This record gives sequence, C-alpha cells and structure tokens, in this order.
Amino acid sequence: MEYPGNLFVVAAPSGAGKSSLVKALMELDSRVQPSVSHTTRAPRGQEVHGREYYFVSQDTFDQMVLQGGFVEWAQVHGNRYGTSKQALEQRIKQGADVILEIDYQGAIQVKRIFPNAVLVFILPPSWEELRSRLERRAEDSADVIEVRLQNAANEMAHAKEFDFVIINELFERALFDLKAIVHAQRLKYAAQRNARSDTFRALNIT
Ligand SMILES: Nc1nc2c(ncn2[C@@H]2O[C@H](COP(=O)(O)OP(=O)(O)O)[C@@H](O)[C@H]2O)c(=O)[nH]1
Ligand SMILES: Nc1ncnc2c1ncn2[C@@H]1O[C@H](COP(=O)(O)OP(=O)(O)O)[C@@H](O)[C@H]1O
Repeated sequence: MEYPGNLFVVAAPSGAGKSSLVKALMELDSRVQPSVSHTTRAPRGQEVHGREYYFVSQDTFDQMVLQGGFVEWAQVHGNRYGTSKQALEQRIKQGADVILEIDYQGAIQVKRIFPNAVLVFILPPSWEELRSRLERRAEDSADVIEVRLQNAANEMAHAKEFDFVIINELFERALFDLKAIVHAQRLKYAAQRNARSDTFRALNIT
C-alpha cells in the first residue's frame, strides 16, 4: 500500500533527542504533521492527553487491539504504544506529510505496510551523553532511566535496518539533517509524480 503523502518514521533510544528534533522540525515546516499515538504510560512532565499521546487504560488499549484499531503497536519499556488507524487516516485525508515517532518494532511494521515510508534512526553521540540527557530531562525516575538505558543497546542494534541514521550531537546540525531528508523525499515524490504526468501526456492519457 502506498501512503498518499510522504510518511516519515523517526525512532531512537529514549533520551536520544527524537521528540525535540520532531518538535523543532514541525515548528519550521507546517506541512509535516504528527500522528498522535495511544499509550498505557502515565503522562510525564507537561504532557497533555491528545497532544503528545492519547493516554489510555490497559483495558481501552486491549479493546483497541481486539478491534484491530492499530496500524501497529508494541510493548516498549514496560508500557504499550500504538499508532491508531484513525490517527493516520485523519492525516491521510489532509494529504499531510506525516511523521511517526515510534520504536524500531513499529517502524519495521510500518515499512511492511507502507514501503514508501522513510525510516530515520536518531543516535546519541555517546552512552555517557545518553544517560546524561535522560538525567537532565528529569522526567523519569532513576529506575525508569535504568530500564530505558538497558533497552537502548538492543534498540540501537536495529539502526542498520533504517533508511537514514542521524547522530544527534549538535542539535542544529541534527535538525538540518532531518530537514534535508524530508526535503529530499518531497523532491523525489514530486519528480515521480511529474514523470508520471509527463508520461501520461506523451501517451495522451488524461
Ligand atoms: N511502536 C510504537 N512505539 C511508540 C509509539 N509511540 C511512542 N513509541 C515509542 O515508545 C518509546 C517510549 O516513548 P516515551 O515513553 O514517550 O519515551 P521517550 O522515548 O523517552 O520519549 C519510544 O521509543 C517511542 O518512539 C507507537 O505508537 N508505536
Ligand atoms: N543535541 C542535543 N544536545 C543536548 N541535549 C539534547 C540534544 N537533543 C536533545 N537534548 C535534550 O535531551 C533530552 C532528551 O531529549 P528528547 O527529545 O526528550 O529525547 P527522546 O524523545 O528521544 O526521548 C531533553 O532534555 C532534550 O532537551
């Protein structure tokens, strides 16, 4: 199945900077719209239901799984997260370029469904910096930080399955790299669309 707009998936270990980069990209580029996921995790810091996530109970999440309401879902760091079909269809109707901020398991599932999806993996510059960012963010308990760091090694081993890898050392540089990936995909998509219409014109197909 071809996604009608451009579909970008951004994954990274917790603390690598994916939310900050996606947020900064959307502030620069209104054509990129987020798909708001559902999660059984409790809200953190300033998070608002319906903005960062739809925060739902285990039962609600179970019901959505049973009813086939998710394009993909995964168990991550002891919580469940999923991209609802409704959230994606809402963006498809807008013809938006959609950015999914999901884990590597979800990214692989999305690529199977939408082969034209562009998968981007964000890496921290070092282990020490990853830990330090989680501690500086100060939104997770020490135990939660340990769980996330333990999972990070396995998550980063999957980076090679992605189309692009960005090292988020200097934030502005990483943001530029993410912008360039989005821009290149748009040009490719536009070129393909124009080539198709040129061919149709040459063959007198309206
Ligand atoms: N598969 C999947 N993963 C998701 C989804 N939403 C968020 N995640 C991932 O779940 C993990 C934990 O997210 P979160 O609790 O917000 O922590 P963070 O990584 O520190 O921002 C991250 O890897 C997210 O990318 C989703 O809808 N599907
Ligand atoms: N390039 C960077 N240099 C220093 N700190 C960063 C950088 N990118 C993100 N951060 C900070 O690191 C912490 C984790 O970033 P965040 O976007 O929440 O990561 P993720 O969404 O991948 O868990 C935040 O406090 C954020 O401000």
